[in-house]
Amino acid sequence: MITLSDVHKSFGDNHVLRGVDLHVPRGTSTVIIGGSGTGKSICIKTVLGLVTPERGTITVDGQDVTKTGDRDAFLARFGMLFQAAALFDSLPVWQNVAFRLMRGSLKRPRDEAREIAIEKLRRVGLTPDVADRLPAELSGGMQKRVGLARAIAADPEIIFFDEPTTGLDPIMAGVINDLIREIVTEMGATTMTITHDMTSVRTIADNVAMLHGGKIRWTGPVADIDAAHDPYVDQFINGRAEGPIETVR
Ligand SMILES: Nc1ncnc2c1ncn2[C@@H]1O[C@H](COP(=O)(O)OP(=O)(O)OP(=O)(O)O)[C@@H](O)[C@H]1O
Repeated sequence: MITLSDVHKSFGDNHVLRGVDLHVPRGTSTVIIGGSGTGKSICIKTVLGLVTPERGTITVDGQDVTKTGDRDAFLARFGMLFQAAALFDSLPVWQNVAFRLMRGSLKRPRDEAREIAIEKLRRVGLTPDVADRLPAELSGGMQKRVGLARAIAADPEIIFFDEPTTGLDPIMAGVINDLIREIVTEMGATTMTITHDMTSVRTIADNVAMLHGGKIRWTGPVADIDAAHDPYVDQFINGRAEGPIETVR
């Protein structure tokens, strides 16, 4: 469904992506791992058409993302959960969740948007009384749930999760990982997740792709990762300071 072929992207002389090939089949969950600054976020931005590669092609359902025509309709197919929940401080929780249902091509009547927001909040384990609170009144874990409710509000076909557990304690991270996996399975969505958290990888992924040196170093089913016999993958999943991946101390 999502295919990156020989994607190259540089910023000045920083050649970040050097020929990325990646295929994410419909209805599956791919997790991208790799060190800081290896270009994981850039990969996702190229799919959304927010970053244009110098070389290579990216297709969604066979359609070149740089030639989508109606950008609003194209972006309406995606949901995103950002690293910091990225909620609007001045808007009550329900309007954060319903943000995209209140404008653009997904616009619904206000009452309907609110109803959907409350249903999605319930899906992520939040009660309707949260709907009229402001994000600042919620804990970090609750804010993450609100971000998740927002990502699924418009029943997107494709969802991107950018470091969904960053900043959460291990128990709350586990809850969010389980919720993501459940929701993705029940929605049948196609997803790409960026994470450094191996618990997230093992909970969320069908397939894992490791980005290193501007290319996909290893990819395969999550069940194969421990037997990958790749020193880069091995170092990453075991969190070792020693190994082929250079670390800045
Ligand atoms: N708009 C930009 N202008 C210049 N350089 C950029 C820009 N966006 C990203 N980069 C550079 O591209 C590289 C990859 O960035 P990216 O955010 O994709 O990394 P990442 O793998 O997601 O890292 P992290 O795990 O730390 O979030 C970095 O070196 C970054 O500095």
